[in-house]
Amino acid sequence: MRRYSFHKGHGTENDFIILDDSYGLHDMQPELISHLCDRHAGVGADGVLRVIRAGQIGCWDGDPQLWFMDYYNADGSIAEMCGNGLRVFARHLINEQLVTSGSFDVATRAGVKHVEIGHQGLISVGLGRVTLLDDPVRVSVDGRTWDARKVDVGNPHAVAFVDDDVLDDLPLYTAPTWGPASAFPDGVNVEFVHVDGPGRLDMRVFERGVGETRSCGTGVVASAAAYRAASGHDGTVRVHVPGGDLEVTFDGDEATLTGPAVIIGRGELWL
Ligand SMILES: N[C@@H](CCC[C@H](N)C(=O)O)C(=O)O
Repeated sequence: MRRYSFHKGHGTENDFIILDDSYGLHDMQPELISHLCDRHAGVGADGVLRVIRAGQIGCWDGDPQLWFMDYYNADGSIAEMCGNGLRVFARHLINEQLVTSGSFDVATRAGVKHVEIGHQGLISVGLGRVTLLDDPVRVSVDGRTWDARKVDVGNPHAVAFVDDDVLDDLPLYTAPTWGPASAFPDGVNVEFVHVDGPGRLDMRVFERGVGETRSCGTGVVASAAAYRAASGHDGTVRVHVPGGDLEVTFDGDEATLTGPAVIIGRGELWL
């Protein structure tokens, strides 16, 4: 029998299992990840964050001493970036005294990201450049179709603006489809957004590799960027999601995401 020590945390209720593995001893097979994330037979989570030194990651050619956020979706697939996961990862590094200040860099598959610990338990993460693409994309749920904006936040997003009553009623227990299929050959995270007022959005999301989640940090950033481009709004964008509230600020095309990150406990899993 193998024992896995883990911590569990969440950022606006987007929840993660955290595995400490400085020396890269865990074999991160999709079966292990999906078992850990199973809400009935495992611990349950939207994803797994492995804490490993960047130097242990084969393709990493930057500073080997940085902590690397090795992120996996609940189905075992790998994603380039996770905005809520990065804040939870940062909170874990602080709690476990794996960093010595409240301002530090984390290595990710989408490059090095900067973290700043703020007031009242909030954490800001610089997610870098957000790219809005012009290719026409449509997303469909339950026989209804909307135009969507294609956005790259390191990982792929399609953002559709919908009416208030539509947002509440969308049956996101079924996966949205998109067209053309070639727009997202590796799958996509789909955000449905209602504009509540200037700089205020309400969002639901269906995440690639997971399903509907209560929040998605990169999805919030993608939605804020699409809203900014469509409206000309120039200032902080506040986004309400089922799991809480997040803020996005921009410096040119570079986005910073700010929100809470909580570690709820730790445990041991036997396999
Ligand atoms: N929940 C995350 C996004 C996680 C990755 C995503 N499901 C993908 O496959 O790209 C976030 O907070 O950004």
